[in-house]
Amino acid sequence: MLKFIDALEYHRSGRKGKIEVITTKPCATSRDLSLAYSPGVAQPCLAIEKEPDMAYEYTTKGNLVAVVSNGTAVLGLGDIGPLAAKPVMEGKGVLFKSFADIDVFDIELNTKDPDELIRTVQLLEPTFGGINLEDIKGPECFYIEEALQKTMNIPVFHDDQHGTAIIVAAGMVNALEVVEKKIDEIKIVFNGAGAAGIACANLLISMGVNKKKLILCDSKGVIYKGRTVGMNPYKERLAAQTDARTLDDAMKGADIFFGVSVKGALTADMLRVMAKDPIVFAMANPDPEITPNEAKKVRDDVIIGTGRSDYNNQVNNVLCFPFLFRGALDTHASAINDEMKLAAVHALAQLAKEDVPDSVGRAYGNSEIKFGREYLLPKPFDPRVLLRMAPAVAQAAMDSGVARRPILDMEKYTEHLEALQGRSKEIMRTMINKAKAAPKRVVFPEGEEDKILRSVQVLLDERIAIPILIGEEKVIREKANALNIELRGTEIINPRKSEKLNAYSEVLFAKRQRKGMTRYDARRRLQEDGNYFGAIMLEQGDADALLSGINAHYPDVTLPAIEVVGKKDGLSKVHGLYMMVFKKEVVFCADTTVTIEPTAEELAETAILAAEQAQRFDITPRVAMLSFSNFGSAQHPLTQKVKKATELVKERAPELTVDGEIQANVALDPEIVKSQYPFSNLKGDANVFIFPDLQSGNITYKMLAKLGNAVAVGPILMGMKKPIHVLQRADDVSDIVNMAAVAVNDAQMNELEEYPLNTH
Ligand SMILES: NC(=O)C1=CN([C@@H]2O[C@H](COP(=O)(O)OP(=O)(O)OC[C@H]3O[C@@H](n4cnc5c(N)ncnc54)[C@H](OP(=O)(O)O)[C@@H]3O)[C@@H](O)[C@H]2O)C=CC1
Ligand SMILES: CC(=O)C(=O)O
Ligand SMILES: [Mg+2]
Repeated sequence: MLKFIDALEYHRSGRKGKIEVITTKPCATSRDLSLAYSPGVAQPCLAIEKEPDMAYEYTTKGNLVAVVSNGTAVLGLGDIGPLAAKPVMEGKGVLFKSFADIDVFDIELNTKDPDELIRTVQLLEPTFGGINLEDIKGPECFYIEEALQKTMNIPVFHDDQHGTAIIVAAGMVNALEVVEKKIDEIKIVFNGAGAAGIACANLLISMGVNKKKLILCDSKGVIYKGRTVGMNPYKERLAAQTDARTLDDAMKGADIFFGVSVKGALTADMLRVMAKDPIVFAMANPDPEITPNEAKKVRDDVIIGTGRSDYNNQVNNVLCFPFLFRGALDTHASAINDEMKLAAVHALAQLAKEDVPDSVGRAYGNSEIKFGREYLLPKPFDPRVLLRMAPAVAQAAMDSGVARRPILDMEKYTEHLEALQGRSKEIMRTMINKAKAAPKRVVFPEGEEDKILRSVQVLLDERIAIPILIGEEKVIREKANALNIELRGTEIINPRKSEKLNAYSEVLFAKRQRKGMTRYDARRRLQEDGNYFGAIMLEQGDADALLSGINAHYPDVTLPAIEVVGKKDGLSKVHGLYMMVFKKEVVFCADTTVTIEPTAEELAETAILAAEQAQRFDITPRVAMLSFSNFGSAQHPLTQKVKKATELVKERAPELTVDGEIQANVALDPEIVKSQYPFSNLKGDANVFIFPDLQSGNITYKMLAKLGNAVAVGPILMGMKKPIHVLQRADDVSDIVNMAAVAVNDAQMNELEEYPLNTH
């Protein structure tokens, strides 16, 4: 459980607060200075004066949102004032940035006068691409938002109203599906009729909830027709024709309770009188109207969500505003309208029903996450939320006529969003797009494994590869059914029943008869070991690539591969490579998995193959032959071996940028190279690192992954006659999909080598 002291320490430690401003252009030289500021800055100023839309080109406006609050309804803490609200507003900035790469200035305004607030926000229009109103209490918030929307030419969105409503609607749609109830038949009770309550009720009615079956309560009890105390026009419009006067009365037979009020407002007795399979979204922050533990003690059929991230079913507007604004900003939308809100609702509701990436499960303590009572909405850390909601919102903005800059290619836009999430997504997208251009047959000897089946679903959906599964057909089909995976026309091969078993046995026997294998052995090996069967399929041209190892040791895969398929002609060995993807850059490390003590010849071979591999990822290789010496500074047989290897690479691949022997820090430091080794053709910008032996290679890539937070893609086996890659036991679905894309690319290259383009 979170400790209060931790929260204070988190905010106080290091640079105070949670936000800083960083510059996006260099300011290191006097030239930079004259570009960033006077005289250069005058040029964009004049361009914008002439054409105001140019502000989106030359300034941060298009990616900058104001989070504006006067502190009158801060979470469920109430009217704590604008200064005390600042941590929440900075927090919203953190979420905008982390989830959607949107920059935020938090603006806390010291006024309770709605007109003063309106005027102030209006004056901010030149600075921002959008306005996110936050924690401004009802009913003033309605008047403020309406006035701003009418008068401003950028989107104005009150998060507590519409962000909350979007999440509530998506969660409710899915919860109703789970309990098999109909939207127009359910009885709903809201506790809280302020910003969140009123907006949620209005959205749900627009989606089909029967207004007559909806009761709102506030601090004075039920909002009924004819009530005069504590009313306002927004409550009046939703006042119920009912005899119920208290929340207790209202709760009788209710199917759903939505809490947007205060801590502890829902009691055990109230929950007891709800209908079967009651749905409770207790959203008051930081403490809900009732906790999941309290609720489940009373009703074991309850479906419960809260605003907090430390329980299942977080129903919180964090799942909306960053992603919704992304779509609005990217289309330069003049407003956020109902069509965009509904698009967000449907995108979220749909996503919750899809298979959840393993990385999301890991971010939530390795829990298995599956659509149902405990998982009604996607998790905010799910990278797919951005990829689904922003394009859906952007499309709705375009369709409804508020987009001022249409997105012409939605697929490219989604790729751009992926790139925002980090270099690994971007680089793997390159590989995946190449694979999709000409998908190849990838055989999976471990066809009965859940992770393989889940990966197959992605490969089929994205048309990256044509999978072939080896295993018992019945088992595979049952597992696929249980996982809700459509195998479509995927070929399933049970080696024991394969009509090719005899022919394949003969091939294997012919290959291994002088290595102690009998005809009987060959047949049995193929029947029992999918890795042999898959390797023969590859060798015989019945598959184009093989991926295996999720439930095997490394040699279980590599041995059949080497015995049956073998290495490429002219090579001394096969070699292992990892691509290490950092937030901003990518490097390749080899040999990380195969040869323990390579010779100079073998090192040279590794370097040339690794450089080729980098090129396949559209990266120009700059190869560093690593050692503990720089260009002869330490004379030792080990450094001399690397020197010799470097000479061999230069001889065999003269076009390649390569140098050594060199120390790792020098290979990465332009200043040292410039001042001390100006003769080197590496300029401190190496991106392919060839390690002198397996110990150093293997240790380094693992440390980079752990300490440097790099995503490791691999091991990519280089030098096989046909593409075979070894999966790791810890690989998740995205790793397997990535490796399949790599394998398809290899297969495409092999095809080109076999059938070179006729250049005559
Ligand atoms: N999980 C999420 O994503 C979100 C959660 N919330 C939560 O919802 C709550 C309300 O926020 P917001 O709508 O912005 O605030 P407002 O100040 O606009 O509205 C508060 C509402 O709660 C009512 N209320 C206060 N005390 C009680 C009580 N004891 N019993 C019943 N009703 C009561 C008020 O009644 P009256 O009208 O009589 O004053 C008012 O209608 C907060 O706890 C906030 O944290 C809000 C937005 C998003
Ligand atoms: C989540 C949120 O915005 C609130 O509780 O006010
Ligand atoms: Mg809020």
